Amino acid sequence: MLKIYQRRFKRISLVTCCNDEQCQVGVSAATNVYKYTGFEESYSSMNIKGEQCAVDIPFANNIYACIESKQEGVERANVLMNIGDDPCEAVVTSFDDYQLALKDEKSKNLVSLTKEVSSLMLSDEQYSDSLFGVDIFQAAFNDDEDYVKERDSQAAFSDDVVSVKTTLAEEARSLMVSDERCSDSQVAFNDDEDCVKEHDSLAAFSDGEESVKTTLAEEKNSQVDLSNYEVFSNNELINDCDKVKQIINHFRHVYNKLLQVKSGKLRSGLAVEAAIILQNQHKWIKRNKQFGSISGVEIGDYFFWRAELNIIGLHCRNVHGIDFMKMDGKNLAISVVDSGRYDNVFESNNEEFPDTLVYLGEGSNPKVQSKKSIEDQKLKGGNLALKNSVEAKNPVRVIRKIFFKRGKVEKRKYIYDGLYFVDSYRQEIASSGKLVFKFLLKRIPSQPKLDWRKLVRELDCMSYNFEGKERSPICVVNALDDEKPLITDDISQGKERIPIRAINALDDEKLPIFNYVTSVTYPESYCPSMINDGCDCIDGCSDSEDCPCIVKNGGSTYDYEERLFEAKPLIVECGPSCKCFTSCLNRVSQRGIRLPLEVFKTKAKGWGVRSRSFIRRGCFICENTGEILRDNEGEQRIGNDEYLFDIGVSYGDHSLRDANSLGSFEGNECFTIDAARVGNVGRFINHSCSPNLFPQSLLFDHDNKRMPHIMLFAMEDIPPLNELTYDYNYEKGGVCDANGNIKIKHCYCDSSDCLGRMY
Ligand SMILES: C[S@@+](CC[C@H](N)C(=O)[O-])C[C@H]1O[C@@H](n2cnc3c(N)ncnc32)[C@H](O)[C@@H]1O
Repeated sequence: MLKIYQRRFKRISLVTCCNDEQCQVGVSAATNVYKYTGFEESYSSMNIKGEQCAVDIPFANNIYACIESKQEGVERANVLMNIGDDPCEAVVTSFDDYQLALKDEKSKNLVSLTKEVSSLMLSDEQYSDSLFGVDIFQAAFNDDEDYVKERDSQAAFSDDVVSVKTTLAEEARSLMVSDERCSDSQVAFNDDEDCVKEHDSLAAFSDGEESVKTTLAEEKNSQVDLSNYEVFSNNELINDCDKVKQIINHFRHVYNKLLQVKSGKLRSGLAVEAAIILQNQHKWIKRNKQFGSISGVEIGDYFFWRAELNIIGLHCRNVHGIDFMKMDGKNLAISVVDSGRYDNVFESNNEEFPDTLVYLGEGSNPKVQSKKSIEDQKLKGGNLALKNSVEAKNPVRVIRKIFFKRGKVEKRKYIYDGLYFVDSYRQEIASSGKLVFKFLLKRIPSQPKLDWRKLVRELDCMSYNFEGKERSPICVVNALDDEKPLITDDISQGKERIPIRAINALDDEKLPIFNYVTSVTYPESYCPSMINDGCDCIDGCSDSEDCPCIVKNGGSTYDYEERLFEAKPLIVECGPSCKCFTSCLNRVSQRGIRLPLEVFKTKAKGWGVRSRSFIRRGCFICENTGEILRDNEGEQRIGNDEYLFDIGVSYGDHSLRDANSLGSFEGNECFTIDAARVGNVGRFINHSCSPNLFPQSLLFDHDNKRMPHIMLFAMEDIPPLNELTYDYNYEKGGVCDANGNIKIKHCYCDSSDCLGRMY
């Protein structure tokens, strides 16, 4: 396997002390590398050819390494290290190749080194780890008979399935190499028992949202047999970022399905149920508890549910705010969730970049409803782990939950804030009169800064409704990328609620000139008549039996996250003549664009569109605006037909013509939208034979079915920066030029289903 992954090449070097000499060492000679993390200096001890050596690596943040001998004479090394700010990963099979890889500083696009090098993955975007995890994991798993016995007995394992049960794999990742595997597991088991007892009172939990069901999930989790776990070991390395996104997509898909069938149930309960389903499908990311950042998760990434943190191994405890693991006989904190349930305080000299967190210990929280009387917090469990981390100075992941309101509904997100270390702790008497622990966590410098102000600003500006009150759940992944060659920061020039920027990283071409409009324009001669009757609802049109508009659709069209349940031949939204508020759930598409869309130059298709945030299946993207033309007028625009959209053509598997009971057919003409002269961001959305959007015909202000609004919705979950496309649905051989000759247009959508022709 000769694949070499590289995002941005950075110099890596492993400087060690061998026989008192400072030298560069090929780690292929080592059989074990134990990790010790410091902030300015890291000391690793490794066995080199059977001898225990101290390795002194100044300025390294983290060194993870594990070596396994495959066969005599051939050594194999897997190294993950952070030297300075550069997280690197390498898997090599010989010292020479390793050296070669390290020296190849000039290479900007490594493809392969030698046949012996299985892979080198270097990334400062932390897109690494899959190969690292897999190779070592498998080897460790197979190697250790004790572990298999322990696993069979099941008795020893009761913590989160991806943590204690994978103790051995943890070792393999060199986060912990210990002969105390069994006792570690046992300790975790005991801890969890405590948790279950405490759970009843809820007092012990720093984040009790998923409460009882969560405990059930934990219990179920503990019964999952690790041997069935999916191993991502194909040669086509999926980078960890994609792996995380895939799993989260899958989780949300399952969650949405549950939401559809169990609408009365608490949504947090559904999230836990979805997580259990994924677990039973062995879809959780096979990840061990570990210190430091989690590959595939970047600072600023956000999650909707606590269960999502568990699934990807960012924070492995479902309820507790403090997660920890054993290291050299002591539990050390590995991640904390600031859930807003405790009086945690983020402080900073610079409010834009909070860099300290005063985190309250767990237990006895008067803010959480408790049947138990409030007691002094105890120095055990997570509290003890945080205290131990003061000395160890190990990195602790911090995940912050932010709250915002949408209408009357409080929404929340978990945002990964990066690595902190625990600086100190103190005990204080809280307002309850009881002793609490306060831990001071400081953000490790040199990490990308999370611009909270910008984040909140973006949240705000994207989430106002027409009245400036309502907010919607939206958040930008990796919001901080100011280096892109910006053409304009808002192609709509303020006409959309959220700016739509345009970038061109390929050449000097500027955007074509057109008149930006947020709604379709009708020529006076055939302007459709407005609807003059509507619903009288005052409850947000959520009751599908009472709202005549919802009844027309055969039931609710959107879920409470404002996502379309499914495509329909025609959807009727509440409109200007309805008495409901503009925030009503049946007006989603009229609220305009709320995703941070970006027009960008593609390699072969001219301009295209993508989103900087994750898009969930069923989300509204934008309307396809432009001039409404009669079909024959559209035909006369041959030669300038790049932006024509024929209304009423069957796009995807639903046809407007099926929507017999809705709206009226005024006249017998067909219409086309032409976005050449006037249009919106939708005019830049390209065709694909495997699209991720679909056009939905929709009425709200008039009821002429011949010219419904064409609204684009997400067909699937779409990761940030993936191009947005829909199927133009051209008939091959069905497009002619002015002389009646069949025109052929090549398709460059690159999908495996592509026939090579758009028409
Ligand atoms: C509605 S425009 C889309 C935006 C366009 N790319 C631009 O630069 O303005 C449609 C035109 O984009 C190009 N296009 C869209 N999808 C394409 C594809 N899959 N392959 C090749 N060209 C495509 C074709 O020139 C098509 O006529």
